[in-house]
Amino acid sequence: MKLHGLYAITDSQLLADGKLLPYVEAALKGGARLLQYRDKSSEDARRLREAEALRELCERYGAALIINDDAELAARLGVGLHLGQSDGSLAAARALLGRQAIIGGTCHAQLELADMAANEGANYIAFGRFFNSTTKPGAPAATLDLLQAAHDRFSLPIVAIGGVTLANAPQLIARGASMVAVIHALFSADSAAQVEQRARAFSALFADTPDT
Ligand SMILES: Cc1ncc(COP(=O)(O)OP(=O)(O)O)c(N)n1
Ligand SMILES: Cc1nc(C(=O)O)sc1CCOP(=O)(O)O
Ligand SMILES: [Mg+2]
Repeated sequence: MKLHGLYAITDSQLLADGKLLPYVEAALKGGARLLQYRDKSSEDARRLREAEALRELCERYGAALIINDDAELAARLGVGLHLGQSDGSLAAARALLGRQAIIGGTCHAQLELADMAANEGANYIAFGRFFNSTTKPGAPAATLDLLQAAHDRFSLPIVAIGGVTLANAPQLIARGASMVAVIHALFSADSAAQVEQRARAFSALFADTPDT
């Protein structure tokens, strides 16, 4: 799987009231290549049920499911994992999930964290936040120059996250982002049809960019 294009991330508030599956399906129809299940609750039974349903949707659309934070859930489902700096060892997650699993790591605005993630076997490195984020306003800020420096230094795919919109994503792609990870600008929509339209527009931004 090429790590290139739109990376959709779920949000428990925006996708409440029965929106999780229809809105995610719309994002996948619109071309999202990775889907991260990000649910910070400790309702394990619901999390398992939802993650299983998302895995089925991702399989249907040829996308990959990534679980946020929870290596055990990723292992149970046989899917990918995203780990932040306080979420446990990436190397241990690699040992648990195996060579085929897609594992990504948060690197904030620090190339040194990306060095470590790369050494521990990450498949992608994520930097952010690049713009004001409604979802996570307190995340440390990253700059476009940092993104360019990461692109010059690493051959791993780079994910840009934080306040990404259709208007600002082109700057990130021009500076080397292989994927843009989006919550609010994708899922804060009035309908599934609007999500699909937004996802198509994000995906189209990658149409003429190299997918290596
Ligand atoms: C693609 C991507 N990049 C960064 C993050 C942030 O991870 P983390 O710092 O662990 O914060 P939480 O998402 O767990 O609140 C991410 N989830 N996905
Ligand atoms: C989950 C997350 N992590 C970030 C980081 O910078 O590490 S920013 C962020 C939220 C992304 O949501 P939105 O697209 O709504 O800004
Ligand atoms: Mg985390």
